[in-house]
Amino acid sequence: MKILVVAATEAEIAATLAHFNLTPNNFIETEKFDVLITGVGMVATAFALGQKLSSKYNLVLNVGIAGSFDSTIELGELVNITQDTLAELGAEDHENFISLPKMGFGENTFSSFAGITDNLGIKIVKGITVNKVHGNAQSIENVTQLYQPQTESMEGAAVLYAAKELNITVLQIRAISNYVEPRNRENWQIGLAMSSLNDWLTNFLHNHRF
Ligand SMILES: O=C(O)c1cccc(C(=O)CC[C@H]2O[C@@H](n3cnc4c(=O)[nH]cnc43)[C@H](O)[C@@H]2O)c1
Repeated sequence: MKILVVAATEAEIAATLAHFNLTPNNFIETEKFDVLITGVGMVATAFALGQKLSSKYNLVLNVGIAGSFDSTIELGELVNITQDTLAELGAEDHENFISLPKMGFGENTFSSFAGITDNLGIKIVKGITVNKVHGNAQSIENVTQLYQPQTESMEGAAVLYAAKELNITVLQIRAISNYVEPRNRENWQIGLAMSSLNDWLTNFLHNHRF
């Protein structure tokens, strides 16, 4: 089997690349796994996956950092995002929001395959994927009312969607770098999150078997 590891930025998995003596590049091939650095956001992610994702992979592993709406999740903690929603896709209706399904244009929520998510020992959460990182009290309140999300990233649902389209098993493992709150960049713990993510990822790539 072969894994495609998908990350938005090289920085998020730099420690794993160094651990395996891999020279950073946007696409790295090894015997057991390949690595795709997509760039930040859904558009860059969809384009990169459109070029590189194929049925030669048995598992797509989306990794990165993420924001948390859930104060019971600690900074640096790993989460397994098994349900992820394209939160902004839809239409404004004056003060209200009409989601894509309500408009009649199909699904906005995608899942990872439950069969392999149960035994990882990582908290299972539901997330949203956004173009614009939340940093305003009113918009955080609005999106919380709409979806009750626990996490937020800028790529997750795009990866789950691409994997579903090709019927490839997918996992999304992220480490929490910040709480979703009125913007205060000084509270972010990006180093802590990257360190916990890369500890898990190197171990997983050494020991995975399915
Ligand atoms: O400086 C900023 O405002 C900023 C906002 C989001 C991410 C970054 C990064 O440096 C990392 C890029 C990566 O991080 C994911 N991420 C992390 N926290 C959040 C969040 O609260 N909301 C959405 N995305 C988040 C995201 O997937 C990016 O790819 C800097």
